[in-house]
Amino acid sequence: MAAKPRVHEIASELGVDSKIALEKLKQMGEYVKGPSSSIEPPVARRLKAALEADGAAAKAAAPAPAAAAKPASSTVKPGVKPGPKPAAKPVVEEPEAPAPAAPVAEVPLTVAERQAQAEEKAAHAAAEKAEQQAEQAEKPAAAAAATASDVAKPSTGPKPGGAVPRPAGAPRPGAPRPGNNPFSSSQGMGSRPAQPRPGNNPFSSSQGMGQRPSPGNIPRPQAPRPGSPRPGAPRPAGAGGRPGGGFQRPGGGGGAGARPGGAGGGFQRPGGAPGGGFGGPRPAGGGGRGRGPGGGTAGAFGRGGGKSKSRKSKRTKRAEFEMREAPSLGGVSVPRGDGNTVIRLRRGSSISDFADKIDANPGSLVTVLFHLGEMATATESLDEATFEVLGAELGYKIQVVSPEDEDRELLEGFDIDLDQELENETDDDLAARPPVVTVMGHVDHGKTRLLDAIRNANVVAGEAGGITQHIGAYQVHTEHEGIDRAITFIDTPGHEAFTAMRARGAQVTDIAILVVAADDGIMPQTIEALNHAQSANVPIVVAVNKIDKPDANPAKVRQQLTEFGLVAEEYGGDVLFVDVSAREGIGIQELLDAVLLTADAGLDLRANPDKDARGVAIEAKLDKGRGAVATVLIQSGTLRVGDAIVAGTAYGRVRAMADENGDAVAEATPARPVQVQGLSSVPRAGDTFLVTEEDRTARQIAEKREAAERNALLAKARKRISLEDFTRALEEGKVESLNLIIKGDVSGAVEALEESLLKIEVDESVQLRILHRGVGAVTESDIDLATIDNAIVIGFNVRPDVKARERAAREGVDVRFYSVIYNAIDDIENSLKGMLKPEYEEVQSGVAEIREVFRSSKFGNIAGVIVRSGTITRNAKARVIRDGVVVGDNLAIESLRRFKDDVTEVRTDFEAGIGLGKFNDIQVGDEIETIEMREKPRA
Ligand SMILES: Nc1nc2c(ncn2[C@@H]2O[C@H](COP(=O)(O)OP(=O)(O)OP(=O)(O)O)[C@@H](O)[C@H]2O)c(=O)[nH]1
Repeated sequence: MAAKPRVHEIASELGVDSKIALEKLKQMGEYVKGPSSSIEPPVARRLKAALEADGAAAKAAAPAPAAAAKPASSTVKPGVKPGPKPAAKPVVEEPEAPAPAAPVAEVPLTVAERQAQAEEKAAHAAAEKAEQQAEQAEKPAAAAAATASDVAKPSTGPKPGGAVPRPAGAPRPGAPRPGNNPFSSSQGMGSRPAQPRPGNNPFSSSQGMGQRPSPGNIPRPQAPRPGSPRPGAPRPAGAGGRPGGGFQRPGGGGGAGARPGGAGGGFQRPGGAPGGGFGGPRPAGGGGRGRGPGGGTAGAFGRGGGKSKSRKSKRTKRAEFEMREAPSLGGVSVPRGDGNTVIRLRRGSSISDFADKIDANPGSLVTVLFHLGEMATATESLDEATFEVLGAELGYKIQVVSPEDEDRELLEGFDIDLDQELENETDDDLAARPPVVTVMGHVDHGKTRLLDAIRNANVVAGEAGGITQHIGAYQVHTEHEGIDRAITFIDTPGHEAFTAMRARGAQVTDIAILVVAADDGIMPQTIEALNHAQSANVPIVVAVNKIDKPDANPAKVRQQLTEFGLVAEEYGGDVLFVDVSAREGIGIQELLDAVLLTADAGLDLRANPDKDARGVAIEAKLDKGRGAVATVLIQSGTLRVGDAIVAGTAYGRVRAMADENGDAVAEATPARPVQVQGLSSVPRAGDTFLVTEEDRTARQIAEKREAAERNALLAKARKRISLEDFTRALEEGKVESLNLIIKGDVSGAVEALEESLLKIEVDESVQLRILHRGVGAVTESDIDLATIDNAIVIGFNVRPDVKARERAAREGVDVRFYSVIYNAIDDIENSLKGMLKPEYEEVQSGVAEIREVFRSSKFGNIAGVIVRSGTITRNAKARVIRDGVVVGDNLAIESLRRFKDDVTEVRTDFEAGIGLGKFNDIQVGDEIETIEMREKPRA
């Protein structure tokens, strides 16, 4: 993040007024518009040097220890020896003056890096001094540590710093005020003695609480802190309290130290974080003005202490409150439950969601989780187990809302309460409806044949030709006890479909026909089917099939099933057994009678036909001509053409309905299966559907469901990436699987790619696993996953971010990029078949960051860039990446200039002006990546 500093930033960093800085720039011959103009780093450095020189002169009389200025000069350039004159030296060492085309010069190191290096150096310089004082410093620290928890009483700690009592001997006024130069190594602000509770203010940005936990974040209490001259001064005041964490944010300590002076606003900002010895070094040399209270600068330069102070006090209060509330874990405090506090979370919730519910800081929870051995970001979806661990630790009972509950709550949001609706129905509302039957049984016992036989039995005359269409369910009519009765059959035999539907919360079956071949007797799946039906509380009718066979033994079947609790009527039980031959069409009528008898005996098969339809999708497909068609089974209400419906995540208006004979149906009543056209997408079998008043409601419900599903999927994806999976895969041994991670620019593309890839047919020994898919740039965590599971990452129209790129290179992860789905499929297919030719591969040859865009009517937009890595060569193929997403591909670098000169290449850290021909969609912050084709060695 080596952003160009703005004038006012430099000014405030040095504690001078922006106007002065502007004036200085003018003197230096640099033209800038105003305080918020950004300037190139070399200029910034020159400006700093110049201001520092001024400042040093002015400061000479000030009480700030002279030593302060010394390390500061070194911060500019790590290579430069610290010297008393922080002047223009670094500028001389500039790699190159800025190119006119892009007046944006940059040095190789980022500001942060330079600062860090400088600070490290200064730390060394200060170390000696620190050592001398460390002893003294540690004493109060120890005392502080010992009392930390006790003193966290409201009375003791109105300020963050107050958490630790000031050691009695703290030097007070008179002495140079500690901390008025947060950058001075000699002042000791950076060297607060061991803080007992690093990060006890989770709201302080300087503490890095919101950061990912990393080893650097683990508090290392008692870390020697260089340069604490004043044992009395130290206040472990939270800020900068993370010895390790301080690395990224140099400085917090300065602010802390500033407090004694009263004006300090340094909390949020840099200033000598202890571990890294940031206490000393700062380019500011003359001593941390602006942030510290020093010499009245605080008010003068726009960063009044007052503002920061009030902010600080809020944070402080919060931190203290939390501290009182809870003991700390991993250096952070989080409000705790009493062990029974129930927290309800949706599937796929993230730490942030949890934090919201318990009013905690997500960053703190991340830290806690980290200490429990799990790494996760605040916004990442977590699985239930992870939440349970976290909840248990913090005294909460986590309830992850079940999909059904979730959907119920979702519908309630639209004022739809299906349960209530059913409850409110009276006998007057209810009308008899046909039973819905599923046929189950062991493989090859004749389920399909039986369904066919029933279908073709065409029991009631007038159904000329019988049922012709397979729509997933059909209804037959039969005369039972002199009355024409209908029975609905689910046309997908087997308990798997039955159970899959149940898993979605759809209980459509009223009666199960258990088919047992009389020649075979009960078999494993007979028992399974039986168990499934019984666990769903669905009564069973047994069809003893294949009685036409010579070796058929129907009595044996009856006897066998007795052992499983199915006792035939003739044996004194209540289960109807019917001998049938699906092939010969024997016993079909009797079977239907048995079904109706069973229904009438024990089931209340009634539904209210006079309301908006509710039901379940039984089967659905994408039809070339008709779009998404779904067979739905109406459970209550009446479905009519023109109704607005939502089925799972599909929504739309019923355009047309057809029955199993292919005939158009205008309205469908309970237990009637109809094929519906007009849905936006294909629902899944088992998805419930309902009619809504308005189209809009249907759409909104669908969208909400989709979001919920996505979240749930994310939670699962995280589970999938665990180490266990990898181990298991290893244990499986024989299976060679090709693991993939798919990232794309839009979800549609990702899904399409995933679907196509999974359809690739290869021999059974090779397995294709998609470990993770998602929308957005390829990230570090994708690479992590790929590393763990030996996966290949496929980027579809997306690129890796810088860190991911580096990590992929380091870990040797194969990241492939495609912009045409078929190419991706081809490659994967070929590699699965072991036929992937060693081909040319795309190699990234250079990356440049756009720092400025120059608009030219003649040449189009010219990108003022700094080359971040590699070399940008003229005539190379280029692509433009914005936030990790490719916005322009296959572009030519038509012009490449430095200093008005055309050049053929520009190397890392140099600037250039790049023209991409007609492609003008470039913005500051975009990356231009150049690509070379290189032959890929065969593995
Ligand atoms: N003799 C005789 N054969 C039958 C009868 N019913 C089915 N079969 C035969 O049994 C075999 C299996 O029948 P299916 O209807 O396919 O059995 P299934 O239970 O649906 O089988 P899966 O779909 O594989 O689970 C077929 O060859 C049928 O012709 C019957 O009543 N008598």
